Amino acid sequence: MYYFIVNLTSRTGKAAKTWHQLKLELDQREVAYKAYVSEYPGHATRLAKMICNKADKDIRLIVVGGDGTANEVINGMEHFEKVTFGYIPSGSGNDLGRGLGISAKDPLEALQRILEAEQARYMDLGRVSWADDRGIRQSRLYAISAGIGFDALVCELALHAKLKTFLNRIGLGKLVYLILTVKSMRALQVQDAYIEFEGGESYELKDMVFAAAMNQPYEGGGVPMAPDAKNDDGLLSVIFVEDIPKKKMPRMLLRLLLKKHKKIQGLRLKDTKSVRIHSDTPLVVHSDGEFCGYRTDIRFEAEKGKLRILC
Ligand SMILES: Nc1ncnc2c1ncn2[C@@H]1O[C@H](COP(=O)(O)OP(=O)(O)OP(=O)(O)O)[C@@H](O)[C@H]1O
Repeated sequence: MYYFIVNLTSRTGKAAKTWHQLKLELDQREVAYKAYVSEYPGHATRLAKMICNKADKDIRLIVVGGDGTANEVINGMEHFEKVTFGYIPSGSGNDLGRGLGISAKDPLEALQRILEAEQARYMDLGRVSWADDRGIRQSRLYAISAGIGFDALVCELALHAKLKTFLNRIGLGKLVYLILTVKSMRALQVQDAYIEFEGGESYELKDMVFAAAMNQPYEGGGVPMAPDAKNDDGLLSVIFVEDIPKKKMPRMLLRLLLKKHKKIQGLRLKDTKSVRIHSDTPLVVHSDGEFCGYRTDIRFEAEKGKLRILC
């Protein structure tokens, strides 16, 4: 049975039109399915949990929404061995679709690929974890990326930005992250930090701008942060940037966009199974663009082949 979790508010409500198209196609093909609509932030997590706990032995859980909705669903999933995940991108940034090679422009094609897939493949997920105020370990899974510092700050701003509504209306929603990045550069706060990779390799970072542990090449609406990242190698591609004067930030962004990472002084990329980051003052953390609070100590790790996916 196919179970759909739909966020009609994604891409400032444009996902409603996408879902209407998909429903017509599902009915025309006489596909047996049930659909659940996310009614508030966090609801998709509860829906996913409820669906995964059904007695059904072959659950096909399909998300119609943006990266944030996919993240909510993945974090509600249980019994991963009997659930196969599918994704129809209809959000603003669509970095998960980009990483999986699924175009947001043609939801019917994405649906066809899901319905006609001969077999599922296994995709890695990342996990970001931290200790809460009571010292209890908390974590969130992610499909695309998680990060600390400047990239997380931009995600936090995007969650509440009126600009996103406007850009989505004119079909340019993915630019919201880029525009907010440029707008926030002047207010950039850097922080000394310590980063330690599995195996013991470590660096003292002076004025860290951000660090992100990528499971897919793109975040922020198509910025190729880790162009060589693979989502099935059991590794995260960690990008970390330190000691860049504010006036050189626009050039850094341009070089990132052009995939000229080696020309950015202060940028390093390293593949790893896990990495730990410490900063003396709390910095904002995100998981697939969703806010995870302000933290001083976080850990990112790859969970190899955790998600069975149709695409
Ligand atoms: N019924 C709802 N009303 C308002 N917000 C909702 C509802 N259901 C889910 N949400 C929230 O909507 C947020 C954004 O959704 P989503 O990620 O699907 O779209 P997007 O922001 O347009 O795309 P992207 O994340 O790719 O930039 C999620 O953080 C989720 O918590």
